Amino acid sequence: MGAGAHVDQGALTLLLTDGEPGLQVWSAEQDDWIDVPHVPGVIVVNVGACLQEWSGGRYSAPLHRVLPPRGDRRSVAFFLRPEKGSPRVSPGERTSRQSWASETTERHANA
Ligand SMILES: O=C(O)CCC(=O)C(=O)O
Ligand SMILES: [Fe+2]
Repeated sequence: MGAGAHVDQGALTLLLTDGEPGLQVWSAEQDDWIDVPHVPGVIVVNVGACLQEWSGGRYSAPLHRVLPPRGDRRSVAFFLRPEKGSPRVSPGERTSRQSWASETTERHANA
C-alpha cells in the first residue's frame, strides 16, 4: 500500500523496510522526489512535526510519501509521539501534534 505526501505527526519514527522500493523524500533543493535507499539492517530515523516544533525548527520534519508498490512490500514503523489528542505547548501557543503535522505538510506543499 502506498501513502500520500505527509510529514509524520510525532517526534520520531523508526522505520525498517524490506528493500521493495517506494519510499521517497521531497528535496526542495532538487525540486523533486528522491528514493530513500534501502540498506539492509539500517533503520531509517525520521523527524516528525512535534520534534520540529520542540526544536524551534532546528530539526525539520521531511515531507515523504510511499509510491504504490509493484510487488509485495512490508515495512515496520515505530512512532514515538505524544498521546493522541494531548495538547503540547509551543512558544506562544497551545496546539496539537496533528495540527503541527498538517501545517508542516501544508507549508511544504506551498513552498
Ligand atoms: O512504509 C514506509 O516506508 C513509510 C510509511 C510512512 O511514511 C508512515 O507510516 O508514516
Ligand atoms: Fe510517514
